[in-house]
Amino acid sequence: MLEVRHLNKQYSSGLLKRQVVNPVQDISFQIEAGSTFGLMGNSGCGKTTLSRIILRLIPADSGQILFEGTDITKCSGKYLKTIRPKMQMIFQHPESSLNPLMNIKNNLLEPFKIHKLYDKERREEEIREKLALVGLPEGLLSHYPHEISGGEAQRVVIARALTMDVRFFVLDEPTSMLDVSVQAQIMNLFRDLQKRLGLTYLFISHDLEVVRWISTHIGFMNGGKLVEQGKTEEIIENPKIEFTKNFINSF
Ligand SMILES: Nc1ncnc2c1ncn2[C@@H]1O[C@H](COP(=O)(O)OP(=O)(O)OP(=O)(O)O)[C@@H](O)[C@H]1O
Repeated sequence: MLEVRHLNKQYSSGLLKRQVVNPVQDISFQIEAGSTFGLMGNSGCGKTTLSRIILRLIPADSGQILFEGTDITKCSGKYLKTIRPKMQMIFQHPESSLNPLMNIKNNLLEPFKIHKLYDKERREEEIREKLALVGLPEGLLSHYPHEISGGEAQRVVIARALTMDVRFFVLDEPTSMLDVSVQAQIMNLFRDLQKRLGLTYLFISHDLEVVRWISTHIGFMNGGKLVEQGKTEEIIENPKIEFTKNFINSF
């Protein structure tokens, strides 16, 4: 589904003194269709930068991203327009992905309007079907984003992506702002949808237990480098390098 080869990204910043930061250094890994790659690492190690590069929200300095076999680092803007809707990032704050001035129904209808897809009946049928998939009642459609809970908002964002047939999700700490009980429900939803629809996830988190539960493969980042990766249980049971050992022991 996704293969990343030797990705690099460097920033230089600072007004008084130029400082160079390398949040992504020679990173390579693969995610098979229908599986989850859990990406772990301390704050500031480059996880978000890496995921934003993968989604082509920011350009890489060098390296390749193969999405379903196509190198999307090189493809034209026109082609990218056909690739982008197949990928979706889910953030910590789902409400930031919803338009606060529109009710939930109009938020869900928006992508159909943008992509000029389907007639009124088909759009409504799609919305009903996807709401049921994520476990939301139709009564929620008339509510505005500020009238629903964080867990419900996360379900709306997922339902909207599913109406566009997204199959690859970058989940960036998607449950860290939710109550523990709601967190478990949303994690179960991610796993259930993966089983039913064959979704592929890049799951970013600081929480080893959550990553262990959902990921088939796991990678540890430190200072912009992917320092260790492999099958989740193998790495957790038998980490090879000191950084990973310490990281795992800290839980
Ligand atoms: N646009 C930018 N310009 C300059 N430096 C940046 C920029 N974006 C990120 N950085 C730097 O790159 C490094 C990695 O940031 P990034 O947000 O990718 O880390 P992270 O692992 O996702 O952290 P967290 O877990 O806290 O979200 C940080 O030092 C950050 O300050």
